[in-house]
Amino acid sequence: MEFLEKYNYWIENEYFDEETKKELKSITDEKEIEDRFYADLTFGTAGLRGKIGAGTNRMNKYTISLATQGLAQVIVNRGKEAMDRGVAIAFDVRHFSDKFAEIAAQVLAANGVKVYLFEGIRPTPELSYTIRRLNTISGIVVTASHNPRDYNGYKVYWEDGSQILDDVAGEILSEINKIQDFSEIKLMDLNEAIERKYINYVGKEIDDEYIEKVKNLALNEDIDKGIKIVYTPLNGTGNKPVRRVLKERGFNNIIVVPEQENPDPDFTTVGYPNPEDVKAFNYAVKLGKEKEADILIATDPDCDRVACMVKNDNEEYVFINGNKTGALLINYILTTRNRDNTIPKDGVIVKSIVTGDLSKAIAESYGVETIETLTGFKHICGKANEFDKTKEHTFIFGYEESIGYVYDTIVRDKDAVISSMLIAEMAAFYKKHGKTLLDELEAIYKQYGYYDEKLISIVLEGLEGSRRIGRMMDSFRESPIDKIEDMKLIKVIDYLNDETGNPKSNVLKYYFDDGSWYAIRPSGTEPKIKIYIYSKGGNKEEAESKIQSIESTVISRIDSIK
Ligand SMILES: O=P(O)(O)OC[C@H]1O[C@H](O)[C@H](O)[C@@H](O)[C@@H]1O
Repeated sequence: MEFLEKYNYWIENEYFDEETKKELKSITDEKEIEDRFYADLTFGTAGLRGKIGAGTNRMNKYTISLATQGLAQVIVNRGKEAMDRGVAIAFDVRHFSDKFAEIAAQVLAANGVKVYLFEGIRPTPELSYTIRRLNTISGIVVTASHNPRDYNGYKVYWEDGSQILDDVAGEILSEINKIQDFSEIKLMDLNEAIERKYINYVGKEIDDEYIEKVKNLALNEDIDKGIKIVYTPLNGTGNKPVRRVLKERGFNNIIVVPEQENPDPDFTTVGYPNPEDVKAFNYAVKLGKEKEADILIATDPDCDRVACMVKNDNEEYVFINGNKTGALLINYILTTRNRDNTIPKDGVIVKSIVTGDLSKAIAESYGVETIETLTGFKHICGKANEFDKTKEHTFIFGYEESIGYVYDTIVRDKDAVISSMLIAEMAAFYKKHGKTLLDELEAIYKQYGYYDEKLISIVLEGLEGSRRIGRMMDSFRESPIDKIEDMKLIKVIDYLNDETGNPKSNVLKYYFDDGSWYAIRPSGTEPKIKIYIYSKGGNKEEAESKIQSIESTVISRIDSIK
């Protein structure tokens, strides 16, 4: 159907409620109608994600029900055992997250699939833990992670605790495509589903176990537990679990940003609740200065991402990006485990193809191999799941430049509860030994060389935006830039037809003869094109200047594509 046909279908069909029709009828701009109906939400890097509102390309109770009916059918196709194992469901603080979670539960119940629904907001990683703990066949988190307030999303997990890969996503999609009309979607009354024990609420017991397991991952007691930490959950789900873990680990100087402590679906004091963006730290920086904190830690609304800022010698807070934090954590974990003689012989680090190489150099020096996957924690932890079966490697640590990290395998997604604990512990360890994380980073550079990086994201919204992103990718694909200053292009990988064993993906990667490289890909979670630039130099200035040269050349090409 064309977008206008779909629009009229929603307005005329009695299945849709009056409120939805009213919202749609009030739209006067045809572009807006096109944007809401030109596509159906699809499974991207991390499930379905879109703006909240009426339309097929929006997050609403209808698109949630449709996706869940598809998921339910895939489970029903697997038989009674899978239906009884059921689905665990969690949700975050966003507008409608609790409602959408309930509707998903009702659809599953109506299809005869058991549900374990969290009684209140929980971090995404706890859901991953819960799937393995309760041995459910699948899991759902209603969250748009770090996106702006007008978004929501739907992450789907499978029995191994990771987000679904293309195979299961494809099965769900094909079941969705068989649904001719929204009226085919089943829905059980909530009370009936609870009475008939299709919907079961879970909470405290799982929390307690999860927190215990997280604490067991601690590496060191040789730390300064009085380190002063300002923590902000950015009004999301991190508040309780992160504070609890830090408290139970004995940290006694944790100050929480009061304005960002409690759930706020509008993220009023943050704007864009993504700790990857230094602006998310504005309140934390202010409080940190007041309290003279050593380190600031921020987690995103569903508490799978975490970033930190560290006080330098001039009493200013310096943001540590995902690549640097990943390298610091790997360095800390491997040094400690080397000291304790506990690095597994077959241990590996897993990172994405657009994550930097410093961690790889560190891992190598401890005899630990680094494996690369496509962007997305479903691929990173997909490796842990694979190793469960093949026994080929032991998964030590996985991370991406987009501030997601996981240590060990109790959780099969990025986990900001585990990572906040480890970041705090690592900072407390170096503090005890008279150093800051910035000092340690400098020591790492001295040992392994100066690595620098820059991520540029350009927001291009709507149908026109996605077409322009397509033209940008076409341009680079057709005519690569073969020289930037003294750096000569020596290798190109087009992941749409590469032979590295990864699934096909719209990513282009360009390597220069000095070890620098850059990559371009459309984001799978936001309307953006992302450009990742990496360099290595003999010193900091050289590494930085190479980044600048690549940036200005690549961006001027990008800007020329209208
Ligand atoms: O670059 P994108 O496709 O937007 O993805 C950016 C990030 O989004 C989510 O947080 C995923 O869980 C990550 O694995 C991914 O790195």
